[in-house]
Parts: sequence; structure tokens; C-alpha cells
Amino acid sequence: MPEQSGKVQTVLGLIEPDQLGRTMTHEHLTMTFECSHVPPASGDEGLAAAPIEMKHLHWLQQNPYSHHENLLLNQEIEAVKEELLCYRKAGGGSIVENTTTGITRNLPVLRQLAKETGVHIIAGAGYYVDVTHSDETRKMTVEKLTDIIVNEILHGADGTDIRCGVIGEIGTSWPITESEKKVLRATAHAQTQLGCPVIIHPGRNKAAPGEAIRILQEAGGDISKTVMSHLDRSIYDPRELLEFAKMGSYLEYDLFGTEVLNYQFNLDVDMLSDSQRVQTLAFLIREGYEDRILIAHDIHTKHRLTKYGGHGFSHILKNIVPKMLSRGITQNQVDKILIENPKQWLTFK
Ligand SMILES: CC(=O)NCCS(=O)(=O)O
Repeated sequence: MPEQSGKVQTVLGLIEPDQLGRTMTHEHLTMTFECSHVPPASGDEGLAAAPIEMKHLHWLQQNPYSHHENLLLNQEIEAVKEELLCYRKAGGGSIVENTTTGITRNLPVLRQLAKETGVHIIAGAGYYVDVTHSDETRKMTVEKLTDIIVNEILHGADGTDIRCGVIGEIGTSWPITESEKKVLRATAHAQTQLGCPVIIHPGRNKAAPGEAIRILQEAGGDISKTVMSHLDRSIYDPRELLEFAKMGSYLEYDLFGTEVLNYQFNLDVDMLSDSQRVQTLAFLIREGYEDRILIAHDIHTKHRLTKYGGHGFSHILKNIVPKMLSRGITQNQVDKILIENPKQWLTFK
């Protein structure tokens, strides 16, 4: 039985699950997102190249992926540190930092932030979406990929002795590519060996979450210990959502704070507002899924930091929790979503 059994693995070492406290299960503290750059609309090239300024903020909020500098969250370590101190003050305890290979994971920075702020940080093992896979990664067998992921959890990643505490976010596109399928199978095999938590980034299509879960399931993965991220932009129809929920994964609404008219990555999607996210949580609770819900902000660009006029890492604790309570979600259910469910998920079997 690995030493992780019954514990949660942070970048500073193993902790007791009860030490986690309120936990955001899908965030990034340092990463790059150039892989997802969207060319600006014709006429907006000047805005896309201008420094981030108050007078451009609305444009940036609506076009976050068209501004190169906005995609470099790794340049904001000091601002993120300030945010984490505020997060602690607001009652936050832990953050899952699921930056994986391909979007510039930086484990020494995560360890430094954990030491300086007292926030427990759980780092992610594995690989982001196909466009970020190296030729070497693409050529690897499932066995080789499994070994790498297991090693990132048992011994440390990126040449450090800093150990990841969760596999993911494992990136998938739509349709899921061959290289991504291998990584999903390796994820399931590593999870079988380690009894660890897994988190998946689905492609931007309503069929994507189900397909990723099916691949994991066929490879022996433990779906009850797997989180499906980004449901806010993936499955809208209530009946389809309940069909997906039956598959048994955690259901994550992790784009709290994102309010956009056009979702740049898929213009067919009407991105949920925060009010609609809260309504969806209430719906899932009524349908009996309160043990399966997780929430977060998935901050991955500069403009969502308070330094740039954004909502920051404390938005859920300061603004969304009161809204949940005012819409009939009980304090006990809020605590389940923010404390108990993350704890169950993050504890190694
Ligand atoms: C870092 C990351 O993968 N964020 C997800 C953005 S998306 O719009 O939900 O795909």
C-alpha cells in the first residue's frame, strides 16, 4: 500500500484530509495558455497588442484569448501570492493547481507559494491537450506514459522532488485524438496502481465528457474518483446533464466568474452566467447529486486576477456562497461542495 493511502498529497508533502478546509478543485496559479490563442477580429489587432489598461478592460473580458500578454499567467507570481493571502483571509484552505505538461507547470513556484501563503496546494500530473503534446509524447506507449505519471506522483515531476497529488487536468479535444486516448488509458492505469484522484478537461462538445469517461472506464479507471471539469460550457440540456451524471464522476462547475457574451472557443455555446451556474447546482442537488458537485474558478489568464480588475480566487467564497444560500442551497450543502466532496475526492484510496 503506497504511503499516500488515506492522505492528501500537497506540494509540501502529505497531509490529513481534514486539514484541507474549503477547497477550489480547479485553478491555475502559474501557467501559459498560448496554445489556445484566438486571432483577434479584424480591426481589433491594436487592442490585442496594447498593454492591459482600464479603458480596454471590457474588450479584454470579452476577448481574453486574443491578447497574447493575457495568456501569460506565469508572469504574475507576486499578484497571485497576494490573491492567495486574501483567499486564506476569506476562509479558503486549499487549491488544486491542475496545470499539466504542455501549459508550463512550475512546481518550484507552487511550493514557494504554498510556503509563503499557508494555502495547501495540490499539483497535477500528466498531460494537457493534443496540440501541446511533443513528438516524444506522441510516440510513447501507454505503458511508458503510465510510468511517467506514476513517477510524478510517487517521486516528483519535472526533475524535482515535488510530488503531484492528482492526475490532471488531463486534456482532451473534440474529437479525442489518438495521442489523448493513450494518455487517458495511461491515466486509468496509473489510477489503478495508486488509488489517486483524477481530473479531466473535456473537448468543447456535449458528447466529449461522456466519451472521455467511457475510455477511462474501459481502461479500468475509477470513475467515482474522477472529476469531469468545465461542465459550464459542455452540457446544457438538463436531461443530457442527468444522463451524464449517471456515469458517476464528480460534476465540476469551474468557470465561476466567467461572464461572456461570446465564448471565443465555441461561438455556438451560450456560456452560463454565475446565476445560471448557481441554478444548475440547485438543480443537481434536487436531483440527488449533492455528493458529486465541485466548484472553482479555473483562473488561467491575467485578466481574472483582481490586479487586472478581475474577480480573483476569493469570488466563490465572497460572492457565490451568499448567492447559493439565498437560492435555497443550505449551509450543509455548501460545506459538502466546498469541504467534504473535495476531501473525499483528493484522499488516496
Ligand atoms: C486552462 C484550461 O483548460 N481552461 C479551460 C478553458 S475552457 O474554456 O473551459 O476550455
